[in-house]
Amino acid sequence: PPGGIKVEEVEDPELLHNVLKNLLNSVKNHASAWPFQVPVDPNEVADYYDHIKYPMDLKTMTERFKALYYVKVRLFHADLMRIFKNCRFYNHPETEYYKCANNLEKYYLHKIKETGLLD
Ligand SMILES: COc1cccc2onc(N)c12
Repeated sequence: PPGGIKVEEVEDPELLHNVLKNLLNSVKNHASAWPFQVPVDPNEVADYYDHIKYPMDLKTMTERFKALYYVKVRLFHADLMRIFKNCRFYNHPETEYYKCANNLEKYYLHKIKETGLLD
């Protein structure tokens, strides 16, 4: 911009990979992540997939990460927010699951803001 300083947008795939690895591990290790580690089991929750059309979980995110699917922060962010949205859609606010989603989301949003990567 005229007179302003142009800040080069850094496009470093290696840097993104390492930041997302750290972020994903931090989220997976959080005390409130336990309901989200693997896909919801339809044998445990019979009607879950009648209501949730775009399921997501941290194991699936780990597989996507290893497959180098997360080439943009917004792809990673969208999958993680999907986990929270699904949980708050299916469960009532007073449930342990709903509270875990809010706790984990609060932690994640603080962490990702620290990285400055959320465009
Ligand atoms: C074990 O996780 C669950 C069990 C039952 C309902 C659920 O909604 N969202 C979840 N993560 C969930």
